[in-house]
Amino acid sequence: MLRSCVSRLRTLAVLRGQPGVAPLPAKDPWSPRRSFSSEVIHMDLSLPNPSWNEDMRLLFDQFMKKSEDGSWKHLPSYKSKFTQRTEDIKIYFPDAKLMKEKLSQAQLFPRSLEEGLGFEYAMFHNCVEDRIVCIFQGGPYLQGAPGFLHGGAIATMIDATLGACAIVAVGVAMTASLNISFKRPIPLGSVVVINSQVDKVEGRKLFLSCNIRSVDEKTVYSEATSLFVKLDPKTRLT
Ligand SMILES: CCCCCCCCCCCCCC(=O)SCCNC(=O)CCNC(=O)[C@H](O)C(C)(C)COP(=O)(O)OP(=O)(O)OC[C@H]1O[C@@H](n2cnc3c(N)ncnc32)[C@H](O)[C@@H]1OP(=O)(O)O
Repeated sequence: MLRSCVSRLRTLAVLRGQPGVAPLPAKDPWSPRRSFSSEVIHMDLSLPNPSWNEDMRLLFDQFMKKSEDGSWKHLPSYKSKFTQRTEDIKIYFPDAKLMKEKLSQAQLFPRSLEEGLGFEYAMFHNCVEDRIVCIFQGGPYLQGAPGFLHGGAIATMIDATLGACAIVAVGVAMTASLNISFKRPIPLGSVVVINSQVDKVEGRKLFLSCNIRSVDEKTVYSEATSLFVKLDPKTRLT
């Protein structure tokens, strides 16, 4: 509780530009330098960076430790590079040339904000139980109600985590439906844990669920259920 309050105060101090607190970087959001440097595009952004608070680092270290025996696996995450091979995705587009052009300019939405300002997260896959845990620290640009995360930002992280869970399980799949119950507001700057799992597979349909809890697991912030559909290789995305 104390830690989350300190973290919230720090966030608010950054926003108000208080002395001793580093101001937010004033960069032109459309500057090509920030978006298309190949160094950034191919850098794994789910590794610790200076914006991560103590909870985030501790959890990351714990999961990395659990990954040593192979039961958990850290999933890398890039600004625009897909974990799927381009060949696996290409078949779903009617025009391969157009798809290549589009992808060369595209960025994964949760990775589109500067370090520390938006979505800071790392995902771990439990290879034995077939579930994914995402540790998530929502930055000051994700505000909804004052001091708390925007519901759309929460939905984004839920979708991304469930999506990763679906893709790891069956390959390329898309969200068909997503139902979220927001139970408690999530303080800006705090760290939460998203636990996702595949509940049932029926043909191309995957039913998944997840919950978002505090680090001490005492608070349930949100719960969600979803349907993902594995894409049919015969159908094109139009
Ligand atoms: C190219 C992708 C890249 C992937 C890499 C991403 C990495 C990043 C990860 C980020 C992750 C972020 C992820 C994102 O943000 S994904 C972005 C948000 N999602 C979309 O834009 C998806 C839009 N929808 C579609 O494209 C199609 O409708 C899909 C592909 C979903 C299904 O169209 P398709 O033609 O393939 O299937 P079908 O119509 O034959 O239906 C098949 C079965 O499914 C049942 N059904 C369908 N819809 C619904 C529904 N709404 N409720 C209940 N049931 C539904 C249907 O009744 C049938 O059941 P049955 O009759 O057989 O029993």
